[in-house]
Amino acid sequence: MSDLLKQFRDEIDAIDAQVLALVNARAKLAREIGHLKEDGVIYRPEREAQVIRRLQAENQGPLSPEAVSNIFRAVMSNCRALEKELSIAFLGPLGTYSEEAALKQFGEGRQAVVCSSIDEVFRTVEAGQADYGVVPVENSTEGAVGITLDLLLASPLQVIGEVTMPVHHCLLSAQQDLSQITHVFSHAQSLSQCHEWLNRHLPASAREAVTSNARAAQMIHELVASQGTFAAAIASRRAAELFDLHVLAENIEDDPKNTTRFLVLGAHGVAPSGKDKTSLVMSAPNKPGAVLELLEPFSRHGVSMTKLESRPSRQNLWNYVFFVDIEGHQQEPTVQAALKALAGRATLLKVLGSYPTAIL
Ligand SMILES: O=C(O)C(=O)C[C@]1(C(=O)O)C=C[C@@H](O)C=C1
Repeated sequence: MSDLLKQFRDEIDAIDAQVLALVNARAKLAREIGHLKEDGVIYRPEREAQVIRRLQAENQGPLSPEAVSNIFRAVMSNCRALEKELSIAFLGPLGTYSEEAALKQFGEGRQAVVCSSIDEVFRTVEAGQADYGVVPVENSTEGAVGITLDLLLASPLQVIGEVTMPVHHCLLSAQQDLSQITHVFSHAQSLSQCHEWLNRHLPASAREAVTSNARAAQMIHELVASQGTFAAAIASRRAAELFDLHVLAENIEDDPKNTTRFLVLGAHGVAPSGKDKTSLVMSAPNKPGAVLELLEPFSRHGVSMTKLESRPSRQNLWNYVFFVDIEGHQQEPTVQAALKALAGRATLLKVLGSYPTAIL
């Protein structure tokens, strides 16, 4: 070993000892804070967002803002676990993008509650069998996840966070050669997100939708064990590792910027973090110009809308509800004023929750 390399490694060892002592000092403080929380709500997404934003702003490099976020999310996740280990429900099996989104938001210091449908994620959190839930709500290629919007309308849960995740699909199989593949299994959304690639590379293979892409990978794994198979799954690289499959092709999504947005659901509201969003659902009276009138209070009070999505109301034919995301927290005066004006005009107005805007 060169003298210089040994010297640098000795310096790293000395720094690691300091980092360890400091992280433990931080963990002790977090544990004390846990005892001070009289309402018993341990997870404070607004505080975690503030900590990461401040450190990203102070960061001098060479670590990237994303690396700073990854490191401090892991630190806070482990500090938080000393206060209480949270249980998080998501669409399973292990290896789904929902699990990755849950990991991004909560880190490893959590207990996974694996659900077999988005419906079950809602019911599990509503019944108090998990502290929080993570559900997909929209994809940049495929648009809204209708079932999530429909369940949000009826659920007493609040939206307490959002996670955006670049989604890069892989084709997974026990086979080594693309030409052998006869069937492709995945979630319907993932099949759509890759349909041009499938048309080009596997035009003759049958496509079949299943409950999640990790479930597709799990099915291939089970088929391999029982009878062998020429089928493949579209799923994540993590699913390939979990279910012991080869990655036959990667980044097969038609749009390389393919991104999914997830919502975090919980039973308690979140305080303002300084850079927040509010999600609402509303409906307009059935008369000309009503939708325009409904949106007018946002522009009057200078509140920016980041999303507008319509869904059939499921009550009267051709009646719609509108899912709207706005910038700002419902405790901010401009948002409060806009919501007050809206309440006088809408036939339905439900605030789904205010939460910190997603961090890289
Ligand atoms: O500040 C708090 O409320 C804490 O409990 C500490 C801490 C942290 O590690 O910084 C941990 C958990 C909370 O979600 C927010 C922050």
